[in-house]
Amino acid sequence: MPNRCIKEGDNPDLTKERKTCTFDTDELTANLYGSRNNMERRREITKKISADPDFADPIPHDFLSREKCIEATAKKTKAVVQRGSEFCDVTNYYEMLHLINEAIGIGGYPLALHYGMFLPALEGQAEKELTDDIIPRAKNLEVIGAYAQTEMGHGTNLRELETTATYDKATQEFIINTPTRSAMKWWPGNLGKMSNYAVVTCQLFIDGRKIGPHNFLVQLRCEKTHEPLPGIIVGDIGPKMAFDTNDNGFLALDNIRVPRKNMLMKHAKVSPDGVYTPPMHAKLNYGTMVYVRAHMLYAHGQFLATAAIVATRYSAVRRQGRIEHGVPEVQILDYQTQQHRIFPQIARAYAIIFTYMDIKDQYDAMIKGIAEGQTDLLPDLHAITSGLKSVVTHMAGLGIEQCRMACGGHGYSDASGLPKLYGVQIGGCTYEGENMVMLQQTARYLMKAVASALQGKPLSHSVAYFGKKSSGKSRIGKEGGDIAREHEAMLEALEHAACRLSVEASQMWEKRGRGGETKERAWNGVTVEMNRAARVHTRVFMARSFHRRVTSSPPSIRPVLTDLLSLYLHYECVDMAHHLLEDGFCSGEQIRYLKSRLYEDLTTLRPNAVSLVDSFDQSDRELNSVLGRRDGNVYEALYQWARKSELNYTDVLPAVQKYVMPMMEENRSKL
Ligand SMILES: CCCCCCCC/C=C\CCCCCCC/C=C/C(=O)SCCNC(=O)CCNC(=O)[C@H](O)C(C)(C)COP(=O)(O)OP(=O)(O)OC[C@H]1O[C@@H](n2cnc3c(N)ncnc32)[C@H](O)[C@@H]1OP(=O)(O)O
Ligand SMILES: Cc1cc2nc3c(=O)[nH]c(=O)nc-3n(C[C@H](O)[C@H](O)[C@H](O)COP(=O)(O)OP(=O)(O)OC[C@H]3O[C@@H](n4cnc5c(N)ncnc54)[C@H](O)[C@@H]3O)c2cc1C
Repeated sequence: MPNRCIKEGDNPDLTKERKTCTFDTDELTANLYGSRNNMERRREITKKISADPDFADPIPHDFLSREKCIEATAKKTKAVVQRGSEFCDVTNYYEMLHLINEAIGIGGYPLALHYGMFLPALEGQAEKELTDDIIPRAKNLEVIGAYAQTEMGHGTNLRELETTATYDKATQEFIINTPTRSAMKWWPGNLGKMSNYAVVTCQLFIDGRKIGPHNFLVQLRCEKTHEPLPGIIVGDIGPKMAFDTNDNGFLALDNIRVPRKNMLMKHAKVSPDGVYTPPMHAKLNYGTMVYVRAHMLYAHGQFLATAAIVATRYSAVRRQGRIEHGVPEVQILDYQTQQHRIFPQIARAYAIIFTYMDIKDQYDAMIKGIAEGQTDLLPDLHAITSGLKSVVTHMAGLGIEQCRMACGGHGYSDASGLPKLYGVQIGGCTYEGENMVMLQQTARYLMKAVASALQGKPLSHSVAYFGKKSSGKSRIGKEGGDIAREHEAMLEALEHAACRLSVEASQMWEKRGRGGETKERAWNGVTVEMNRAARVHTRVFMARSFHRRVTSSPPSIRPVLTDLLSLYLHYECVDMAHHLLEDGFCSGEQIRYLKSRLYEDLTTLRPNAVSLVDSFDQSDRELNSVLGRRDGNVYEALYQWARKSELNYTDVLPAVQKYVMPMMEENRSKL
């Protein structure tokens, strides 16, 4: 069966791996990206960008200062903007995303938040009077914007943000002010140096009454000189763990006046005479965050895929140690521990991307509903995207770190691309709402679902399984080798665990309430259990999505995807075995069975491991990893990469000449 990546001159071990492929890698790639045409388009973009001198990096960014990296990224951004249509359909979200990844990379660029949040906020929340003026100019990039919500003192708890927007009826303006040091906006991406406007989240005050957080469009810099306007202090917050090429910024506003129409008023409104009309759903103002949380799944699935590609290809190329005496050194991918470290990450990357596809469909349906005046899909989507954002970012972070360690010493080098990848990806656990906080949003929803299920009320999409009758005892290991029934038995077991954990958390909460605690204090006493239930529920949702995609996949790729799904489900069940055992739903014998099946899965997947990661179809530019390169010619590339280090420009470093040599000389003369 064809693996389409084979080329002459490649590392022979990688070629050998590709020859054992049992499926058509292009079929799987096309399935992952929605169609054969989408796959071809991605490849065309990659090809054109790779040959274009505007996007060449003579010195890898690993060896440049932050300022130089920002300059190089800004230059490439300009080229993408001016020449984007030479490479792709600039109105196609996925083509643009791919172009940006190929041309610029993942560490941030001047327009990341402009496209990622500023425009979506205006499009989703502003009304016509404002959008007619600002959106054409923002699309034309006369206006570049950030999404400035988080403050130095508050990010998670939006209700306590301190920046104020006070309505002045006399002039029909809002006065926007930063009253304290901790009220300074702090963290927003591209706020520091690149943006001349921002959507700023402020507490709305009318007639002395605090109404709550609302968004306002504020001009920060002169459109001609780019200097900050009077009353505005803005700058970069300094170096951080990663996202080196993003100017996360600070902002203080000194009683800045903006016209009434600058409030984003598609949902909540303030009339000229100061009458406030609330939105049709209280949290529609938070819509941009739901949008980003949903779309983060795709990015984080791809981040984990990158790490899995690097670790798998490198493990096929590297030979070290022997499994039996008297035979040559083995590829490290033959070690069971290596497979156990890496293969679940491959499966999880597929699972995340497939889950994203389901969520995207739900998100589109929700937006259609809102346009027709219905918000009934929002609570379910908010609850599940809050859980998914948290589980996926955490899962991807752990997975990338496993892949990095699986590459041994070279994984610790920036040459592997993995330290930077981890730094960028792990930020997702924090931004768009810290994970522990967002899981509680999911848990709140589960508590309502428990109550509805007990009362026999209808249950919405993500919690529909709460209404199923549990069989009391798991069918795991009792399906006589029927793979479809075995998968169903594992899904049922996970659903049982999520439901039980939710019911138990609800009972614990209630008990504390009966013991005299307020509902809120009682909640804080059970949040660890609440979040546990939310995580298991979210993992059930992912497992169901993966299962649905596999069972509806084309026959040509279904066998390999079924193997991958088996590994995924066995791994998830073993990882959550304590939840399955706790109430006796599963026995110890059943867990031992799951483990033995998992080890069989590792062996089954071994011949297809490289082909499964090849099917993610990430180019060498996207991987940005000496270890993960398609041709597997790792060692020579590693040496050439190291040669580019600034420390190697001279044989004797000035620092050595200035301090170390005189010290050696002094010591020598003492003898
Ligand atoms: C062509 C162009 C191509 C290029 C395209 C590129 C595009 C890429 C796309 C995406 C990637 C973009 C990359 C961007 C990188 C991101 C950078 C980071 C940005 C940020 O971090 S922005 C700041 C984010 N901040 C947060 O997330 C804050 C978190 N906090 C909150 O959300 C809230 O404070 C809260 C939800 C935790 C609590 O809110 P609140 O106190 O008001 O409410 P509660 O009392 O808890 O709940 C009451 C009630 O409301 C429900 N609820 C809450 N939120 C929502 C919601 N969003 N939607 C619906 N319902 C909501 C909650 O469940 C409660 O319901 P019940 O009363 O229980 O029924
Ligand atoms: C790379 C990056 C990019 C960002 N980009 C933007 C941007 O473009 N725009 C923007 O506005 N912001 C941005 N942010 C800010 C980001 O949204 C916030 O940092 C995030 O929402 C977390 O809020 P916080 O910093 O207030 O954390 P905190 O809430 O202070 O969290 C600290 C700890 O307190 C815990 N905690 C807080 N509240 C609770 C609770 N109720 N229950 C239990 N535990 C709790 C948390 O779990 C965490 O362990 C960015 C941040 C990063 C790292």
